[in-house]
Amino acid sequence: MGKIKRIGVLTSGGDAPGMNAAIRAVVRSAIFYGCEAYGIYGGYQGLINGDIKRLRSQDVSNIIQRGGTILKSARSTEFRTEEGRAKAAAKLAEHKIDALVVIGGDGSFSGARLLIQEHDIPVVGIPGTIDNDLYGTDSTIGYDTAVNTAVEAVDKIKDTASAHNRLFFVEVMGRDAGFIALRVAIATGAEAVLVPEIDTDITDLEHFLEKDYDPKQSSGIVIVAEGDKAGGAYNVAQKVGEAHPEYDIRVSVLGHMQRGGSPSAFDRVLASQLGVAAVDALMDDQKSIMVGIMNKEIVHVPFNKTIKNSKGLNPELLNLVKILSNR
Ligand SMILES: Nc1ncnc2c1ncn2[C@@H]1O[C@H](COP(=O)(O)OP(=O)(O)OP(=O)(O)O)[C@@H](O)[C@H]1O
Ligand SMILES: O=P(O)(O)OC[C@H]1O[C@](O)(CO)[C@@H](O)[C@@H]1O
Ligand SMILES: [Mg+2]
Repeated sequence: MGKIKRIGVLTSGGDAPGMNAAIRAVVRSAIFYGCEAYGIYGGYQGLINGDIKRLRSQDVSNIIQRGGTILKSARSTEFRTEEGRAKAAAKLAEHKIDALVVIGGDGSFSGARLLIQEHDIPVVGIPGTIDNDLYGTDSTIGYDTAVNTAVEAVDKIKDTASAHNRLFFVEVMGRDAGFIALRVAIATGAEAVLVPEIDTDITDLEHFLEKDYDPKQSSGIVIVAEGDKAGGAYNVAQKVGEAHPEYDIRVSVLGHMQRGGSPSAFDRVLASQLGVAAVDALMDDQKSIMVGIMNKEIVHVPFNKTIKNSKGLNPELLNLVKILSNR
């Protein structure tokens, strides 16, 4: 302990509500341990460009409740190259930053791992993505807020669906993962959920809807993850509509509203815990790990593990949608 004096922090990939709470926790715990904290603006691209500024305690005041990220986020093509990462390492050396906290998703951690391998810089990752698609943590920062945002929107859609006996296909985010879709489907009492992890059989879905949705006297909601193999809500709606012209179908794509907004209390607390845990881990000479939460306990997961493994959807929750939509 004591080797690390200057800690850099950046946010990378898609932003997620609660990232600001995590930045605050990293900065304040770094200062608590007698270190200096540096904000890197614009993810890995900002690091390559040297967009770096010292952050003091007051710089992270009044941000715990704000969505987005004060450090901005980016997807950097240059950082994917060895030359790009060498430039990034040189900037860290120039600012005498001896450790990094990366708040982001699986891609951001893949980049971090290469930076560690090639330049021997300690990096600890904090899982920040609304998709919740990271192995080794029960929840990622932003997931709970995104689910709550989508649930609020679907509740509103249900009011109008019910008024007109309509069948709605609501698309939620999740390019490769169905965690948001599944939780939203359960929380809104949807008739069905379509997720990228499971191949969608449209005929099966139609049979299910025939049983569940009577256009003369009921309404229905199908939650579709954007990455569903059947092609998203518009495509699924079109196929079902062709087979059932008597259905009154509408589509609603919730989109990026799910990434914004004030973080839920759950995400603020999680981000605060993980921010402190990340700095604790660096003080403890850890490098190349993600901090996560499993069964309410803080865990350290090697980047190797979280990158190579994928987190599966809970089959019991999938089954729940089927059992509970049964009329
Ligand atoms: N294999 C890789 N090698 C080097 N850098 C990478 C690699 N994968 C991703 N990165 C870097 O990390 C950045 C963020 O990755 P990505 O766009 O996959 O988002 P993410 O961190 O997975 O978050 P989310 O999926 O929530 O948007 C990329 O723009 C790139 O700079
Ligand atoms: O519009 P962008 O920034 O490319 O990100 C879209 C993607 O980001 C995610 O929300 C993850 O942050 C995915 O579910 C979605 O497909
Ligand atoms: Mg990702």
